[in-house]
Amino acid sequence: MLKIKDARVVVTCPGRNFVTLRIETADGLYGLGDATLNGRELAVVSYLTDHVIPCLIGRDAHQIEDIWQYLYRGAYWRRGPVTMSAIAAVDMALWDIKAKAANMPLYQLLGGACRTGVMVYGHANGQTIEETVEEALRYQALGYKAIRLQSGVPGLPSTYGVSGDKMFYEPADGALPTENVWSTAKYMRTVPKLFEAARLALGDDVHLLHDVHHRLTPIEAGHLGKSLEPYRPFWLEDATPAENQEAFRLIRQHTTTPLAVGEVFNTIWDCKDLIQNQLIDYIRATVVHAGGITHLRRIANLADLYQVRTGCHGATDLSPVTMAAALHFDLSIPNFGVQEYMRHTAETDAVFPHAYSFKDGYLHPGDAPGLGVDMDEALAAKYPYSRAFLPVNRLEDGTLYNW
Ligand SMILES: O=C(O)[C@@H](O)[C@@H](O)[C@H](O)[C@H](O)CO
Ligand SMILES: [Mg+2]
Repeated sequence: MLKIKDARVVVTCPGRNFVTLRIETADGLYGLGDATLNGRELAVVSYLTDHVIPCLIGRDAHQIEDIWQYLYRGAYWRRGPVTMSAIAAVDMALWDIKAKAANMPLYQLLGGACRTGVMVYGHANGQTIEETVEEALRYQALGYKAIRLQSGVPGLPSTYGVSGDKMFYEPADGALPTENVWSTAKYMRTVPKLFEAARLALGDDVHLLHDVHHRLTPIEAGHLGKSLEPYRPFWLEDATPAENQEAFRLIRQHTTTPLAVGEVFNTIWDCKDLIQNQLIDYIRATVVHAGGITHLRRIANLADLYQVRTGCHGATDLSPVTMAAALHFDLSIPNFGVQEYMRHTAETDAVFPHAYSFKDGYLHPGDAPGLGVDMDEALAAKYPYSRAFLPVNRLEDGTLYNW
């Protein structure tokens, strides 16, 4: 028995907010779990501190599955991003502890490596198509095999995925939500031109991705997917909001562009119908928002039956703790597709020193015992929480729209 002696939550803001759970065992081992829910961080802090931690003390840290079920079924109020991020943090921390106790990198406990590295995609973005292509070339020169393209849209003052900071794009940018303006017509005219220019400049070997960020109707998404087909996109992400999953049937009827969905999903129940009806090609559920490694493995196993591959969310609001957990997971499952990789800033990396590293377009979790990520608490304490929201989006006539 590895008795849980203590657990606490650390909130830090080295450029952006992160919520981290630290679980300690009676014999001095500790594990880390990420519980960051962008723009709603403190709700998860309270969920963990007020409702989860008291139930953990005294339990056997080795009983990961039992503790998962205890927190999921035991709450009675199942699912939802706050609950599942909290459960995910516990799950990650317990896997970290178990792998440290075994003195192995976590991927060994998950069945061992299925590949030599984890192919990642980086974010190329720019105000114009030319600028975005230039950025994409920079990523290609760094060795990236897969690149996401997001460009400013002529006539719109700001666009999702386009930042001044290039590599360190951070969407949660205001103490109150920023308001963006959206025009589907203007956007739809730009994206095919972007892909045409990028394919021409980057050649055939690199994978090109695009995130629609839930902004199209199903028929508009079908049209966009079809118009991108000549440029062979790796995927079109979140083409339409996924609450109505039937929408994907309509998109499928019009395009063979592969579809990716699921960064906002939090359980297998959100993924099940899309997977079983083969309406998507990549599932984007992630360790932190979908109940941890224990639950994500279940989702990946189901997806594997239907030749759906994984493409875990990996924006900067997913802390290095999640990134490490994702990499162990990615390395160990048969149906891995791609891993999103937005680089954290040097400040964030200093708070969370980690064993994972990037080489030639691939990340590897490293071979340190556990997740291979730590937290410098003294440094973390120097960056107090600072409220930040994701933007909202309005149509040109002021109607509130999807962000
Ligand atoms: O695909 C992605 O990375 C995005 O959709 C994210 O940047 C997303 O907007 C943020 O993670 C929200 O917190
Ligand atoms: Mg996305």
